[in-house]
Amino acid sequence: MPFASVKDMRREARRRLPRAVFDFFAGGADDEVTLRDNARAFQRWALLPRILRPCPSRHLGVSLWKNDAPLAMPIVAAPTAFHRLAHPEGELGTARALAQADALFIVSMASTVALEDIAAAAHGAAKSGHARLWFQLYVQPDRAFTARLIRRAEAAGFEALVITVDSPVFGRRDRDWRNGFFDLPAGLSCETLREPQGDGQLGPPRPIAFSAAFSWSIVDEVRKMTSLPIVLKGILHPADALLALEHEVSAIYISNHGGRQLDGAPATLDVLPAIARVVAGRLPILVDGGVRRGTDVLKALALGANAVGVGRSLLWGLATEGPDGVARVLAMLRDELDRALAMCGCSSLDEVSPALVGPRREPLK
Ligand SMILES: Cc1cc2nc3c(=O)[nH]c(=O)nc-3n(C[C@H](O)[C@H](O)[C@H](O)COP(=O)(O)O)c2cc1C
Ligand SMILES: O=C(O)C(=O)c1ccccc1
Repeated sequence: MPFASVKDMRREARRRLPRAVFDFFAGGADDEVTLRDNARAFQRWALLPRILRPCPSRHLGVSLWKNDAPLAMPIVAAPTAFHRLAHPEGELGTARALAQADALFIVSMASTVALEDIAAAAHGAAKSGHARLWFQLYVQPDRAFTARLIRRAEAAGFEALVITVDSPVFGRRDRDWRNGFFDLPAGLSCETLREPQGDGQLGPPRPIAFSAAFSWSIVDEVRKMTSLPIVLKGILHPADALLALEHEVSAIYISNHGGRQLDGAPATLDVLPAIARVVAGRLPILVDGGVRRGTDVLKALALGANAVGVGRSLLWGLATEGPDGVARVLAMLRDELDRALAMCGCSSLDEVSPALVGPRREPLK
């Protein structure tokens, strides 16, 4: 069956995956209002194309930081846990597909393959021999453990740390409760969280602790542990974007965790304009949540994002066709973005501005 869109891939993933696994990937917190709102928010904006502007080829590259090698496209893999639930190759398959497309992979701390093995697969698959990798971290109350994880990520060639700050407690997902899905099945584990013991053998994975005791001081603490750029993931309030600036992070990552944490939190696209206004170009802005089409990416860029994260859409590709499916979803989104740029008369992302979007009126019923 040919796949025309991410929606088609999702349908196929649903058919293939065990119910509890599909629900774990697809689901959100509580009533899933935020989950649905993320995707719907894109439909409340219209694209306002400009005509007769020559753009025979479109350049999708984007530079987040001065002196940093540009990303090949503004579409990046948001960190998601447990890829081996989707496909036996797990994060190794994801890493290869993303590296071949020269796309950034933000690797979740809750990966089912160890970060060193993911990095080796990614660097091996990258045409340049150097894949683009960031490491997502839940800061752990055990700071020595946190520091060891950061050391390992640095040693493996990860280029930034993404600290997820929207999870002082873990969200409650009704689907997982109904399905009794609270942990990985036997045979799978969070491989990055295993450490060598006295006998040199790897110990069991350490459980991830979520802490509601953290304050902004964890950002300063982590900065003392590493010279890697720090990205704060899970910002929704403009006041927090300003605090992030004060704490000298390197980028702001707007996210409501794909609607999996606080149900009732706003759609990320809806908070993007206000955050872009206060940040005023001083920091790059990433945003994720509900991206299913290249036109969604274009709308987010027009409203002030520098890059857009994609979580579930890539998981549907992985579940359906393994690494080829990840490559397929990425190519779909990239082609859709390219086509939308052409139809809007933009030859590069520099030409994308708020003038390209306006509110869409709902049809009269
Ligand atoms: C199955 C799943 C697992 C996730 N695991 C993590 C994680 O380990 N760390 C993290 O910061 N965010 C995690 N997220 C949130 C994503 O990074 C991202 O914010 C969200 O998926 C974006 O929404 P989208 O799926 O609609 O693209 C997870 C999301 C999903 C769907
Ligand atoms: O499910 C999630 O959203 C998530 O962030 C997570 C984190 C750690 C382990 C499993 C899932």
